[in-house]
Amino acid sequence: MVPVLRRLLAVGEAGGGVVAAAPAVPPREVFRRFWPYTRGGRRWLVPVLLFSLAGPAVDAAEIWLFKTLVDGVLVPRDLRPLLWIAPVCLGLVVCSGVLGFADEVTSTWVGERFLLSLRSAVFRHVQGLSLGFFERRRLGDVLSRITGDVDAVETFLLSGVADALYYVAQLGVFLGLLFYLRWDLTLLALVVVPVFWAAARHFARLTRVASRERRRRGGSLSAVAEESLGNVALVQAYNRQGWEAARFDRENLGRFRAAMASVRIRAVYRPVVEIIEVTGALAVMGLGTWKLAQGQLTLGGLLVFLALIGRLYGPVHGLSGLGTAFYAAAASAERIIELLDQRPQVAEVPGARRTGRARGEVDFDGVWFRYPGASSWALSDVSFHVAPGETMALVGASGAGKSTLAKLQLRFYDPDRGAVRLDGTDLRQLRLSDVRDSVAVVLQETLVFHGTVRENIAYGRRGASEADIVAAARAADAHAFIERLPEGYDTLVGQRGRTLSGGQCQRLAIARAMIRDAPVLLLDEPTTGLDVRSGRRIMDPLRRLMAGRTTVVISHNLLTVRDATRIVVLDHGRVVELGAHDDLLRGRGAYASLHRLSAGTVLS
Ligand SMILES: Nc1ncnc2c1ncn2[C@@H]1O[C@H](COP(=O)(O)OP(=O)(O)OP(=O)(O)O)[C@@H](O)[C@H]1O
Repeated sequence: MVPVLRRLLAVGEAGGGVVAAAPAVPPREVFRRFWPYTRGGRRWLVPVLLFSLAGPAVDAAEIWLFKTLVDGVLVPRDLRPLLWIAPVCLGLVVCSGVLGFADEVTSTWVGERFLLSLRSAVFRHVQGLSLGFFERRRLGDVLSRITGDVDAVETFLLSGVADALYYVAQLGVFLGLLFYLRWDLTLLALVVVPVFWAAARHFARLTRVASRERRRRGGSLSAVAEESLGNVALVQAYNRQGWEAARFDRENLGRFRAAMASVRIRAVYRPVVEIIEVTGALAVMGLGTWKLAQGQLTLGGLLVFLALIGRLYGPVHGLSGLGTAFYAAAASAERIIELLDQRPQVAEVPGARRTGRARGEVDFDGVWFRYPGASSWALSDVSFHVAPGETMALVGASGAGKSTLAKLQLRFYDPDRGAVRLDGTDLRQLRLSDVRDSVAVVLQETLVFHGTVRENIAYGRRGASEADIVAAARAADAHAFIERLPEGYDTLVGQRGRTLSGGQCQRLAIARAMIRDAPVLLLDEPTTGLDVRSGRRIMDPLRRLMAGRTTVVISHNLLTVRDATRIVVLDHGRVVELGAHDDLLRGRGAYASLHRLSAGTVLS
């Protein structure tokens, strides 16, 4: 028997799964952390409690009326008292209906308000985290925390507490009545309570472990789904559907096992509770019947007593069930707290300076940088200066650190040593939004959102007018192709620009950077993925975009590099050469050999 029970209550191994479990948090800490989010609905908490408390009082009155009915109408076979009992009974039913309605609507409102503010706060917090967080975490798991886990916290904080109070109120009212009716029978009924309590505690602990595992598996499942579906083209092109499906099945099975473990625990718990309940009720019934036979109790009294005992076990049952629900919700709360505890690695200093419109002078001054957790430096002692309006090209082999430089320029990361400066001020002294406002980017991987062409261009600047949008599109050489789209500027482009060609996406990105009109321009491989013709085609719009702005252009394509005022050649994170195109060619160093290599392909 014991080994069977042990098997039934086993939660399964906590290993496996692509997402780690969040650290455990004590319940008091969970309350402390989430209580502030109830602010919007707090004034309704008192009415919610009052409605909860009034419910059991009406219930008790109904039961009392039943006793009067048995002892005053049924036993003496006298119909007269029914004249007042019937309307009072109806009145109580109406009263209970109104209270039930008010209770449900207000408590749901309070709970949903709480969810509204918590979910938005979690989303805002996650959005404010540094790029480093997103490069390390699995997006699907983060999404499952924002959408799924947040709901469970509500149970922990509000509906769970409201239910607990409701049950306590019921217990108080029914126990009071029971003691008033027969204290000796009531004491007998209460003998089983400590057994109840011990069982509830034990099962709550098991539930907590099982729920943690279930939430963690849920996160893993979302992470795998997001990764597979997000890269569907790659998956299908390499015929990896079977492998991805197997990966999904593994997580799905893990979640299934965790869900079954929770259900088994609950399913064992329920009969255990019922056995305890029935034992108590039978003892009371035995003693009660004996007392009836002795004439110490009326029939109505005994029936009401048994009805009340039935009602008494309801809230005890509910309270002990809440324990397990609480612990299940706590597992989700831990996952949210872990997310909220993440601090942006890049934070604004108090009293950070405003820049106004920057002139666009960019300095890298002895910059050393290592990615969190990496063993080697991505950038070692990198220094260069770009004067306002100048174009600086960054070239170097793949992995040399070019994109890392761009990330530091946008202050996605801070250097470990040295400084990145804008107009002579360390970026760390400036307001983060000003740093980002001063830079427009056209990235290697073109970022096009699911939305209309117009929205995609206007994303570059809040409040851009229609004329601004069209002017930017013209300057980016995009107007003509946009006009030819089925609905022009209102055409929907799929997520990541799936419905546009690479060159068209890139021209949209140029239009977006154009409309931003920032003093510093970051071009990270703007011609990547384009054939020679398309590459040449975007050169003119790019030149228009670069005119009058400080430009840092990262490129393997030396065509985009030749016009640069100066060129920085990076190798393994170090600056190995710095100078103008002609000088570097004459120097016969790293740039000259890169140029020789690419001359046969790109420049042909
Ligand atoms: N998020 C990251 N975490 C850890 N290491 C990283 C991260 N991003 C880049 N690296 C490492 O930093 C080094 C520089 O990478 P970076 O992306 O800056 O190179 P790159 O010159 O832009 O290369 P490419 O031309 O291929 O885009 C590489 O060794 C790379 O493996």
